[in-house]
Amino acid sequence: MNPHQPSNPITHGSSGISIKSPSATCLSENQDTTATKPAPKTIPSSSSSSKRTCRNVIIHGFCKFQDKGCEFNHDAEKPIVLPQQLVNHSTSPETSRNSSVSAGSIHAPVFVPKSTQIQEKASPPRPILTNMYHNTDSANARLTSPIQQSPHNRFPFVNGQHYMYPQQQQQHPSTPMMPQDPYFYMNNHHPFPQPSQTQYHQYAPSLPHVANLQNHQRLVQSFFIPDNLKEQLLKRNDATVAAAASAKETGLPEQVHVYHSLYRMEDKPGKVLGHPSWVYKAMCRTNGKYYTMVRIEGFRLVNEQAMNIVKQWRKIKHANIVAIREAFTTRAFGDSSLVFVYDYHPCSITLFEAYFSPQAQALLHARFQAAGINGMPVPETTLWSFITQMASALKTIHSAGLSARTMEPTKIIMTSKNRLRISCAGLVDVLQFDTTTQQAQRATVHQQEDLLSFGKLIVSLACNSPTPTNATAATSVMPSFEYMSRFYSPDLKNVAYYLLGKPALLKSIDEVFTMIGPRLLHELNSSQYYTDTLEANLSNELENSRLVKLMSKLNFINERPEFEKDPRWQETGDRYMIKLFRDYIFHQVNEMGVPVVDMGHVIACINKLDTGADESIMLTSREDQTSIIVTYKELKSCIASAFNEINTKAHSTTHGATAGNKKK
Ligand SMILES: Nc1ncnc2c1ncn2[C@@H]1O[C@H](COP(=O)(O)OP(=O)(O)OP(=O)(O)O)[C@@H](O)[C@H]1O
Repeated sequence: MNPHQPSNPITHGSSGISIKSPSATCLSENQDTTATKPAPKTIPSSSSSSKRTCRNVIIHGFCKFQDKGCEFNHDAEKPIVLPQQLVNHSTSPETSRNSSVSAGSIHAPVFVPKSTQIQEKASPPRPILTNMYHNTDSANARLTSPIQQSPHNRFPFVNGQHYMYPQQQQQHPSTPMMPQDPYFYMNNHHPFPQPSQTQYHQYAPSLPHVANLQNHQRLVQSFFIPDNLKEQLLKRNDATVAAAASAKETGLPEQVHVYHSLYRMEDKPGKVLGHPSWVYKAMCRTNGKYYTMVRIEGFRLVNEQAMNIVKQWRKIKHANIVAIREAFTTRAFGDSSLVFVYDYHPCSITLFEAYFSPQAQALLHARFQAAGINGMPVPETTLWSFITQMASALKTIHSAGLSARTMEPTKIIMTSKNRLRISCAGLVDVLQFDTTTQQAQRATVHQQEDLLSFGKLIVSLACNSPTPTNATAATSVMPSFEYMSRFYSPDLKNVAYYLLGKPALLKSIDEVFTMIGPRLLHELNSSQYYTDTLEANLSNELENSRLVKLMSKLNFINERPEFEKDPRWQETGDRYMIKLFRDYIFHQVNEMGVPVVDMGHVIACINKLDTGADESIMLTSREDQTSIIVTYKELKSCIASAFNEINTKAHSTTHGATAGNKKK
C-alpha cells in the first residue's frame, strides 16, 4: 500500500465529524506543497493514534510537525517492525513469545522503506499496450508478469505468447540447488524441468476477441503461425536436436563412417528377416544433417554386388518413400554390421505403433466405448488416403523395375498426420541378394508380392487386426471382407479383393489406379487445400526472418564495449544515429513518461528500414539535447556500413588466428 494514498475511502455516510487520516494529518516532506490541500478522503482515526509511531520518524528519522500538532508518537526508541517480520513472528511460536510487537504496532501505519519509494519512482511504470496489435487480457497479464523481467527467462516472449519455465520462476532462493543433469527426474513437482524441454502446454491460444477490435486492429496471433502447427514443429525440432549421453555411456561408437552423435531410437533391437536390427539417429559430418541409420547387427555381406541395388534406390525420389542415402558395412560397433542410411523424419511412428500397439488399441477401445459404437478403426476417407499414398509409392517403385518388399505396418512410417512413407527401402534387396535369377524376373515376382502385402495391409487396417485371417488367398479372407462390408464402401472391398487375388501377369498397380480413380481426385484436392493452408500460415511468418536479421544487426552495432575507446565508435556520427534509432524503435514513452510497447511500431519501423524508405524521421537524444532528421534510406546505409565493418573485423581476426595457428 502506498502510505501517501488514502486508504479505505469512505464516500458516503458522513459522521458529521471531520476525521483526519494519518496521511492527511502528518505529512511527509514530499507532501509539503500539498499540505494546504484538503485531504481527498477521510478514514476513521484510532483513539490510540498517539501511541502509534509517526511514519515520518520511521522514514526520515524525525518529524517536522512534532511540535506543530502531529498527534503520533515520536519516541524513536521503539523497535521498528516490518510487516513481513510480523508475518514471520506470528508463524514462529518461539519468536511470538519474545515478540516486541505490541497490539498497537500491528495497527501501525505500514512501513514502506525509503529505498523502495525511490525505486518505485525510478523504475519505469508498468508498460502499457497501445498498439494496433490487440492483445487479450491474458496476454497482457503475461506481458506485465514479473517472469518477463527475470534474467533467467531465456525465452520471455515468443510469438506473442510467453515461453516460460514456471516452476523455475517459483523457486525460492533458499531452495537447495538440484543437480543440473538433463536426465535427472524426480517427480512431477520437480523444481527444475529439463531446460531444453519445451513447455508445450504454454501454447494454449488466447481467445480472439475480434468483435472488440477496431477496423485497423489485428490480433497478435494473426501475425504468426497457429499454435498447434507451431507446437508440432517445435516437437520435431526437439526430437531432432535431442542428444544422447556421451558415447562412452551409451556404449555406441563415437563415429561410424561420416556419422557421429548416434542416438538410439528404440530400447531393444527389432528383427529384419531374422537379423537383429537397430535404428539410430545420427548427424552427418559432411553436411551437418540428421539421418536415420538402420543397422543390421552381425551381418556379413557375401556379395559386394548387392550394394549396386542401393544405387538404383537412390534415384527414387517420392513423397511417400523414405529416401535412402547410402549403405555400407562397418566394424565400428565391434561386429560386422550392415548399415543403411535414410532421411530422418522426426517424431514419426510406424503404422503398427499408430494402430496396432497395445497403447493404440487401448485408445481405440476407449474411443469406441465413449461413442458407444463398434465401428471403423480407421475412417474411410483416411483409409482411401493411405491407399492412394501407398499406391503412388508402389507405382514409382515398380516403374523403376524395383519392388518395395516392406509393405507391412512396422515398415511404413507416419511422418505427420496421415502422411505415410515406406521405410527401409532396398534393405531386403541387399539382405536377400539372389544371383541365381535375372533381376527382371525377380522384380516381377516381388512386385506381385508387394501387391499382396498391400492388400493385406488394407484388410489389417480396416479390420483393426495386424494379422487378418489367413489373408494369403481370397477365399480365406471372407470373414474379414464381411466385416469390411459392414463398415466400408464396396469400392474399398473391391480394391482389397483385387490385391489379394492370385498373382498374375495382368495384375499390376496400374489396375489399382483405375479402381481408385475418383478417390485420387479427393486426395489431390485435400492435399492442395492443405498446401494452401500451410502457405497462408507461412506467409504469417514471412517477415520474421527478415526482422530478426535486422534486429540482430542493430544489436551487433549498438553499445559495443570493446569499441568504447575507438573515437569512430564513440557516440558520434553514424553510430550515434543508429543508437538514437534504436531508442526511436524500442524506447519510446508517451506524454506521461510511460513506456509504449507497440509491436506495430517496431515492425513498421524495421520494415521501412529494410526497404530503405525515403520517409524522414526525427531522432531525439535521451536528454532532449540533440535532434536529427534522417531518412530510413540513410539509416539503412549507416547500419550496413557499421555492420560490415564489424563483420570484416571479426572475419579478419578469425582468419588471422587460423593462419597463426597454421604457422605454428
Ligand atoms: N526414416 C526415419 N525417420 C525417423 N524415424 C524413423 C525412420 N525410420 C524408422 N523410424 C522410427 O524408428 C523406430 C523403429 O523403427 P523400426 O523400423 O525398427 O520399427 P519397429 O516397429 O521397431 O520394427 P521392428 O520390430 O521390425 O524392428 C520407429 O518408431 C520408427 O518410427
